[in-house]
Amino acid sequence: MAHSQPQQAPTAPPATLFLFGASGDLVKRLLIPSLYSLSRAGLLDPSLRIVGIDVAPGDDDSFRQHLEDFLASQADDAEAGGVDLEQWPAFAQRLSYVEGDFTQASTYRRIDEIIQASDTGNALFYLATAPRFFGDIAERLGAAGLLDEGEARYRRVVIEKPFGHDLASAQALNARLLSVMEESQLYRIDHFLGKETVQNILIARFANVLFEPLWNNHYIDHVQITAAETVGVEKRGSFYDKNGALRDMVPNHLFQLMAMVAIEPPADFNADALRSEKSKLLGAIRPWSKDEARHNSVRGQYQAGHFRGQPAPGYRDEPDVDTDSTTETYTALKLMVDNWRWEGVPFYLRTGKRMSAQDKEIAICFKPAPCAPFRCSEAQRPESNYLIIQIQPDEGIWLDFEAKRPGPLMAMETIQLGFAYKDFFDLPSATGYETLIYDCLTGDQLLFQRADTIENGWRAVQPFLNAWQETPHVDGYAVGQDGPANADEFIKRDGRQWHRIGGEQGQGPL
Ligand SMILES: NC(=O)C1=CN([C@@H]2O[C@H](COP(=O)(O)OP(=O)(O)OC[C@H]3O[C@@H](n4cnc5c(N)ncnc54)[C@H](OP(=O)(O)O)[C@@H]3O)[C@@H](O)[C@H]2O)C=CC1
Ligand SMILES: O=C1O[C@H](COP(=O)(O)O)[C@@H](O)[C@H](O)[C@H]1O
Repeated sequence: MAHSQPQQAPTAPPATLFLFGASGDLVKRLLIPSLYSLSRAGLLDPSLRIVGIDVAPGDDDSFRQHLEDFLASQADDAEAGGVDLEQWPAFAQRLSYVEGDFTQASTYRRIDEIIQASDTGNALFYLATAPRFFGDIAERLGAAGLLDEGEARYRRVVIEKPFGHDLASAQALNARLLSVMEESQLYRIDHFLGKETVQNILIARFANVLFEPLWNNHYIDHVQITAAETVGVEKRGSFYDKNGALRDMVPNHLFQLMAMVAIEPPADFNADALRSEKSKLLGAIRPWSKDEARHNSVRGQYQAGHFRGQPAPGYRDEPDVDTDSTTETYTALKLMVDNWRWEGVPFYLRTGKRMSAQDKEIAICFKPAPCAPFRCSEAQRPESNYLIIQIQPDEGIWLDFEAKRPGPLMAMETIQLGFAYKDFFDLPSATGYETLIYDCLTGDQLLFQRADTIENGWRAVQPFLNAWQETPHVDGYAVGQDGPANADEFIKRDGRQWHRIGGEQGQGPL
């Protein structure tokens, strides 16, 4: 089958990229590998400079060495990205280091000097720092005049997640940031939006005429959005224990998936048009009362058990986690969207750590076909068609489809029609950060969150936070199980069931 070759993206314009928090985990594990990959692909201007800023003692050489050592340790690990270091020496010339405190004026004077000495006035400030610094750093950049844009120069700020920990804190952070810069200068990262398979939802929905006529409450019974992980909290116990699965995954990643799947067609694929549709969608999520939120949610926490034959600790045994913690590591929610398209169609969202398999998917469950032509018994009733948008792994799109089983009887069987990425494209083993950093450098905000989207997301989540604060009950599930037992009861009471986790797609009859 013929496929068009990808168009070559243009090289991003020259700039100085300042990485605040340069000695941290995000920079070494995700940002530098992505920048290295962009550089190798010829997507960074040769004069682009990357300046790390951190309190950790160091200089240009030690910074370069620390990053090289880390990448070398990953070099043979295909799962970790398996990096080829051949072009590292050239890339390393882009890197320099400023030992400085984010809370000291001297750091900002140094930044100013670096920009003044550079060939370009363009500067991108990437705040890879603990969230408590976001407002402070932005204000200090503003006060030092470093956010003043000009005809021929941009000044942009990238903010990592988490963006607030509830509605009030997200509103306060937006207000602080927008007091020193314009929305057009602000890039709020959600790395799920950098994933090819997430962006593909827009193409699948809006570049194919066959889905749109069915994409509404006349034909869709309900939607399930799942992000199941096999990993636990790893080294992030201290962060995670204060946040939990809901804050960590729902108002950001899962709501972005929900928005991609449920928005109205935007008038244009520009940032404003798309982000307005997303904001409208998230703003239409029905605000539950506290009692409704309690009724429409499940909270679980993993307990010691076995994972693939090996003993595995429970959440409360993890480092930096309170031994009496009631933080959820699993949550399932039911949401309703109050607009014409989705009236009466529940959206079930679930996410959890230490589950049976890694599986990020959106399952659109269509209403069953009428039974009449088949004069069918319950046993012969056509199954509901599921459309599965598989984000990771087995990336692709599958449709469960009823087919006649050969033979004298009018018997049917569910088979799958499918598109597997691997059959058509080389899907880069990218984290999402490559695309997003490139977009920051080229000034494309399409895949970044806007203030109103963020606040509408928190507004929908706030009733669950309020309800759970009042009743901080959490149900246990053993490591390797797909949530607590009442997660199944939760969806069964609506006459529905969860789509299987970890089922391989495109493997013939189900
Ligand atoms: N790590 C990850 O996988 C992901 C992280 N994120 C987000 O990215 C951000 C960064 O995360 P991560 O890299 O893990 O965090 P780290 O804590 O590993 O990195 C932050 C760095 O900033 C340094 N620092 C702290 N205070 C100051 C200061 N006053 N002046 C200068 N430097 C300072 C820290 O030094 P010290 O260690 O001495 O405090 C540390 O080196 C967070 O917002 C996180 O939520 C988002 C997605 C994934
Ligand atoms: O932001 C986060 O995302 C990861 C999951 O991202 P993925 O790209 O590995 O799918 C999650 O494990 C982490 O807890 C959360 O903070």
